Amino acid sequence: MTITETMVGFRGVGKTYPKQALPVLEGIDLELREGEVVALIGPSGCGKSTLLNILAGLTDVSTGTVDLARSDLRSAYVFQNPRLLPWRTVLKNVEFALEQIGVPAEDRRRRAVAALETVHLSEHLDKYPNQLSGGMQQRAALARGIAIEPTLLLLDEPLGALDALTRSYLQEELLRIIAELKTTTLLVTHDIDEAILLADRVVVLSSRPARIREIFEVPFGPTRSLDTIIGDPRFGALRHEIRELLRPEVAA
Ligand SMILES: Nc1ncnc2c1ncn2[C@@H]1O[C@H](COP(=O)(O)OP(=O)(O)OP(=O)(O)O)[C@@H](O)[C@H]1O
Repeated sequence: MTITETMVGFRGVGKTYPKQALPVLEGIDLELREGEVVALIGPSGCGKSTLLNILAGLTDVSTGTVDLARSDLRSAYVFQNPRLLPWRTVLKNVEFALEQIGVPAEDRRRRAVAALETVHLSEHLDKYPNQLSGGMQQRAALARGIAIEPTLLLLDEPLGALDALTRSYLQEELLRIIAELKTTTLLVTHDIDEAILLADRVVVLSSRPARIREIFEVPFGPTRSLDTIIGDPRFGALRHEIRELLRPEVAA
């Protein structure tokens, strides 16, 4: 990886897993600008998580390069399932993440409490994961991610396992949190509305091997809310365009 001006630049990135004939990613050219939120949307199994895994350093590229603006890039990865340690309280789960990156003991509690405040879990610091609802566990997972003060937030369907109602409230929360943090964010979602609500740009991927079909700029500013954009004709038009672009890909 080399140093560039954009936060992250995928240049002609391809990925084929060992012993697999068909690539997962092909010719991915994508730049993430500092502070922007980019949503990836595409058919199931097309390679979205693989892109995030590459950024997280969990797997390497087969072709092309990934250029990083800074060498001290720190990514936080939030998954569809909260993956909390069941034998630790919510607070201790977040403190543990801070311990892992070498934050001194005296700072861990303060930073963990602040992150849990951001996700509105201050009342539940001493609860164990199994005492929390799915939505609250997911908030805790998010707090664990943001506590490390990442320069890059990787969200892999963070609301995907939640019921529709919890999900819609957490979408609003996520919108607020992302706006507060101003962290460069790459969000994988299967939900077109969620992508438009949360992202500055929506990247539509083809079926496997994933190629970029189109990148849409979302015309709503940082003070957007679900209520304000849902009645905006541009929202309906964008949703329709993305939906129609995805239709043959999903069928494939
Ligand atoms: N470590 C691995 N080894 C081999 N194949 C893998 C590995 N990880 C993923 N794959 C395969 O690569 C393809 C893309 O997987 P990936 O998880 O990146 O897709 P995705 O778009 O995130 O999927 P979904 O939408 O279902 O979450 C899948 O067919 C998957 O089986």
